[in-house]
Amino acid sequence: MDHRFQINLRGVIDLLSHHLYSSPGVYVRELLQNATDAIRARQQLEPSHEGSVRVELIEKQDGGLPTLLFSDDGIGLTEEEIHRFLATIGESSKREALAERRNDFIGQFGIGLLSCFMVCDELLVVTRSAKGDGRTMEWRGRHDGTYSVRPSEHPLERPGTQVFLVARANAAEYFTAERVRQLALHYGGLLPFPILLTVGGSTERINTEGAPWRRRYASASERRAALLAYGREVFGADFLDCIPLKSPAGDVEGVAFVLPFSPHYNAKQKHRVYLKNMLLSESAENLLPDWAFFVKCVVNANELRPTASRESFYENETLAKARTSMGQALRRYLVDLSKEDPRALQRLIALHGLSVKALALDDDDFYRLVIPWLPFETTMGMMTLAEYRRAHGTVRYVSTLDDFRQVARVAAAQGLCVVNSAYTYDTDLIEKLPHVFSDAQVEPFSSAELPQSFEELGLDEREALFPLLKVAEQALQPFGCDVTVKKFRPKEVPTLYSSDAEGAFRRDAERAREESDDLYGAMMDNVLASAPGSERPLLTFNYLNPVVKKLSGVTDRELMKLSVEMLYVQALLLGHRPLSAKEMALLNQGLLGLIAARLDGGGEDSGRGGMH
Ligand SMILES: Nc1ncnc2c1ncn2[C@@H]1O[C@H](COP(=O)(O)OP(=O)(O)OP(=O)(O)O)[C@@H](O)[C@H]1O
Repeated sequence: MDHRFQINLRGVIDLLSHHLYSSPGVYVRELLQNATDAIRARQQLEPSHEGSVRVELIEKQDGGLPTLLFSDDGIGLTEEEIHRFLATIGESSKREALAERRNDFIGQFGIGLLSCFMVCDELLVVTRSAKGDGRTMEWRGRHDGTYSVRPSEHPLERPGTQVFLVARANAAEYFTAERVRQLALHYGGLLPFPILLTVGGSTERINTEGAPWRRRYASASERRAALLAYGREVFGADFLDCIPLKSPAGDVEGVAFVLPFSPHYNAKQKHRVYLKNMLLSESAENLLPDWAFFVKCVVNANELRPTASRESFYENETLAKARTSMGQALRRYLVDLSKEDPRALQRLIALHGLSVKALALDDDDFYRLVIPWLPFETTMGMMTLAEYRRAHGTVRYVSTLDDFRQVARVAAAQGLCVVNSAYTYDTDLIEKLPHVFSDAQVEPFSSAELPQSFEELGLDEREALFPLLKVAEQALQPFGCDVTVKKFRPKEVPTLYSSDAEGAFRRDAERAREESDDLYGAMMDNVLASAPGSERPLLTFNYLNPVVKKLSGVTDRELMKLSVEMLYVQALLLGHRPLSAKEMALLNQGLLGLIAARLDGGGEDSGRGGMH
């Protein structure tokens, strides 16, 4: 024989309160939601019916537990519907509409009413159906899973439903006037019909008239001011601007607020979302594209699906489409700003540069519009790529901070403009330039190219430098470094170490090889063997530098070698290149050697090995 499942209601309530609902306060949301659905259902029968919800707090004079009464003038329930929908967990009168893909109602799961048992032990529902025989029925449901139905001794004059909840002793905090007002406003603040709260005989309307972005305003500036004031009220921040959002997919509408501070890059903004004008969540994260971290928004969706906890939207195709549409609205805003108020766009870029850059990479049209306003660091100061191209033609760039430091000073002194594209997205943005502007040219720059722009020495000068060159070639042979002499600025820089990208890689790999154990070392040997061949690094002596000139006249070859070695190490350090073990040893010996030479000479310039 077949048996029916039994449900332990207490167990189910426990499950809901601990695992589905974030707080017992959601009972107000569920009751408002049922009232809203009932009013909508009645409007389908009587389109001119306006509807309202009344919430009354009945406080006992004798200090007994308060009662809350939720009344609506919605569709009500017949006796048969009471048994079917109110008393059957998981049964909902709204399922049919959902199955027909109509989005008339907020409820769908048939469990919302159970949330009331988080704050009371018994529910009394008095209801009169707009469709029935005019009788008023009374349903008493208890948290132990029993219920009773009977005709009410207090018939309702008009169709509608009243729900009575007597506070449970440990939930009395959810039944104070302040808390009820706050919860009703929180969840139902955007509902398009009045919510009237009665406490101690006086009644107030607690919600305003629907969503602020749907209201009519006398002018655009009044609208902007009202929306910004609303943003301040909701998020407690003075936003820079507000952007209307709309998506046909999901029937979403709302407003995005531009943050007045720069959020952490990649921080997911938490948005406030309403479903059919009832608050769904204050921390929805999946609503906007990832790059839109410079805004926080409030939206209402009529056709997105809630999760059963009603605290976020289901990630489905409609939500993905809505996200794209809202992304487009944000993009349009930025595009319009670039045309109509470039200064405001510049301020926005200064504050939210990364977001703007990410969007520019994603979208060619936006790139074209925004690139004239994006500042880049160069060896000759901050400038936009457009300014760079006007002054220097081909855009040269280095993609790491170390590379930039290595070339910055010397390149600037030669009048060479190089972009530091080490910051997030900058290299990609530069490399995108020729794809968007067909006449643009860009090329990566390495320190190896610097000496090409240096001035050559005259014949006499070269002859005078010959001994120094010979000594330097020999001294730096063990380090695989070539040597040359040229004239370059600034003259305070005695030598420049330069290498191309492969050379830098080889250098790093060799250093790692030195520091590694046998196993790893063997692996590094393989890496080095298969590394692409590179030009040898080059140490360029600067003939304009007084020390170099002096050094070329030194007669003591040992001292000359020592000085060359020291200049080599100094060039590496100035170029922010880490020293290998061999080079560290060179530095130590060199310093000691120079001190010894100085001491031997008794501190006199005319001593042994002095420079002439
Ligand atoms: N104020 C009301 N007026 C008329 N019918 C109501 C009212 N409140 C509840 N009901 C009926 O009780 C049923 C169960 O309500 P409940 O809140 O548990 O679930 P739901 O609203 O259908 O779905 P969900 O769990 O998603 O909220 C509803 O489907 C509706 O038929």
